[in-house]
Amino acid sequence: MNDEQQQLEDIRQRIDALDQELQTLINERARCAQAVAHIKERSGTGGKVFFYRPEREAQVLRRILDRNAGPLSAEEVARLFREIMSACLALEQPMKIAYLGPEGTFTQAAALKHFGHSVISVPLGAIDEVFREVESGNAHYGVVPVENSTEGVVNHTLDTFMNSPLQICGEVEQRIHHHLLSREPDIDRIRRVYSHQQSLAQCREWLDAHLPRVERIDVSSNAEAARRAAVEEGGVAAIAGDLAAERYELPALVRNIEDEPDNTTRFLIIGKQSPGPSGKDKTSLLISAPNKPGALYRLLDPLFRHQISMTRIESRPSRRGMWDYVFFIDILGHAEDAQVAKALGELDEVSTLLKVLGSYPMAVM
Ligand SMILES: C=C(O[C@@H]1C=C(C(=O)O)C=C[C@H]1O)C(=O)O
Repeated sequence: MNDEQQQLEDIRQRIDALDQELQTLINERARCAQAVAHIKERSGTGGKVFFYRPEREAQVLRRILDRNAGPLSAEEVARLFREIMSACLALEQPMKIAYLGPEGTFTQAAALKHFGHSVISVPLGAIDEVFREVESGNAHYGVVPVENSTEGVVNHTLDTFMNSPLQICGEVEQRIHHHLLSREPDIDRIRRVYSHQQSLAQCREWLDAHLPRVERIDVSSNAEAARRAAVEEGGVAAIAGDLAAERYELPALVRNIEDEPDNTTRFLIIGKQSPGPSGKDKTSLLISAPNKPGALYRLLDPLFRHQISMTRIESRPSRRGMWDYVFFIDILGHAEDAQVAKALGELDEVSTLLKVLGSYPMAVM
């Protein structure tokens, strides 16, 4: 054995020893999670036991990101720990997560990013079906899209909250990279492009520049677009992401064709749980005001006076009469934080309806 071979041999022995140590430590961690589960079971007398604790998981991940010294990137290390936590939680309770399907959608990617891979993920055909599946208790949590940085709000998700008892217990931000997927290797022979209308909109400029005369057909999801591009004959392409490309074994002709390089979609985790404060939280509100001058001003005033930052405001028709609106407002902070609690108390007085849709940890990764 020469010097180099000897060195290689030594390093590999070191790696083997470290792997053994890691394995022991990970199992020790899993035993701790099991012990936590037993305590949760014992203390959850009669009421519902929540094994999944979003605020605790967010704190664990934030600490990992903060203390990471490399050479692995903080995101990469957090992703690995995400999976370790997912496996530990599965020992406590196997979780069923409903998401807006079919398989291969960005919502599925968001669900896996948030909960890790040790969950049973159930694709459903529509946003309100995801809500119903969680309401009925068939799934523990649901994942639905709520807004995209290029194309704006997903109205259907907001509207469904108006009549749902579910709470928002988390958010996930997912960078959305779209690819032109096709079995046809020659881009000049593409005649038809399938995608979801949101994705077609997010790639409009690219399509105008590179495939101006190609028919654009909007379908129910980009996973469905990929499925069609996989089975149909003759110059068919889809715009979809990596998960759909993998699921339907479609090669990417051109990668990352989204017009905005930061194209990001925000998804919500819905459930029956109200997480405690994690230290970095958001609160989502549904508010309506009397239809008279200065109504919106009065709603915003308590936020201003208690120095609460608003990160988003959307208005939607209330469906209770013409030109009657409700507002969806996101603020920074948790409903249990003193300042937020004061502002919410005052908001309650000036609004005709105030529903706290949830306080939850801000997206970590
Ligand atoms: C172990 C716990 O239960 C779950 C598993 C966690 C983990 O693996 O770190 C964290 C929070 C919970 O979702 C806990 O509540 O501390």
